[in-house]
Amino acid sequence: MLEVENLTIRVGREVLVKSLSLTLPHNAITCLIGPSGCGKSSVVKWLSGVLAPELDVTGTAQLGGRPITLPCPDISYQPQQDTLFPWLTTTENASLGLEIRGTRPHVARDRVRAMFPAFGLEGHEDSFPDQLSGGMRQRAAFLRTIVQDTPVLLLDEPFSALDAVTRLRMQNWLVARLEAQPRTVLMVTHDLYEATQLTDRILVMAGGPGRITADIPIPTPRAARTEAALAEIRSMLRTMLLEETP
Ligand SMILES: Nc1ncnc2c1ncn2[C@@H]1O[C@H](COP(=O)(O)OP(=O)(O)OP(=O)(O)O)[C@@H](O)[C@H]1O
Repeated sequence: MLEVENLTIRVGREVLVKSLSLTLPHNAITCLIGPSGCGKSSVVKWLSGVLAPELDVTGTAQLGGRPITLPCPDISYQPQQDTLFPWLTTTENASLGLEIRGTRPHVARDRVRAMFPAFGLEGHEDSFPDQLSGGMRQRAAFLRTIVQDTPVLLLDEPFSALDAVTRLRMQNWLVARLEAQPRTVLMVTHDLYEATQLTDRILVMAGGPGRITADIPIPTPRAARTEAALAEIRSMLRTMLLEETP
């Protein structure tokens, strides 16, 4: 379980996120949804240890009941932009997280290459990022994150550049992977469908300053999440988000 207590992020005198606390259970996907600019990315960037140094932060994080110092090796992060290095091939980019964590390059590269077919990247092992589509780059970045097998995954709009079918495939792949290997997942999304279909719990954020305004569990089992079963919760979320968006 990952716990954040009393997180406040300021830039100068402006408060971007105020007194935000959250608890992310093990073996669950929690999503963070809210209007643009309310501070979702800032929260996950802080947790992953990459928040811009000019921002002042107070607050604590605990993993499994123990205080952690950020960046924490048990947490991996997929940023909103794919941040692939243009001079590395798709294989080298996808294996970079593993290599930084100490896996030998040839082992790391074999491991990611074996996953290329499931990620629709087969045949692009030696391509460079500018030879890939936006969706391919995002899948390579997703692979780079998920292959690290850390107990905590932070995903900032991981599927935003994917077409509807590929997005569904990647979502199903993630769910199957988590069933086999439970983890704590925090995902930022703008997509109401994704939030209700994929996640176990939705945290709604509002801005000015960023804070959590609702905590909505989705008790319906994934297999039973039909349009009809989720209609009410989607309609409620839509209303909440419209109220939060200026
Ligand atoms: N380094 C920075 N310096 C100053 N302000 C910043 C900095 N980083 C973020 N902000 C501000 O913090 C606020 C929250 O930004 P953040 O990216 O966390 O929002 P978000 O909810 O993830 O937005 P989006 O959904 O558009 O990605 C914004 O007003 C943004 O301008």
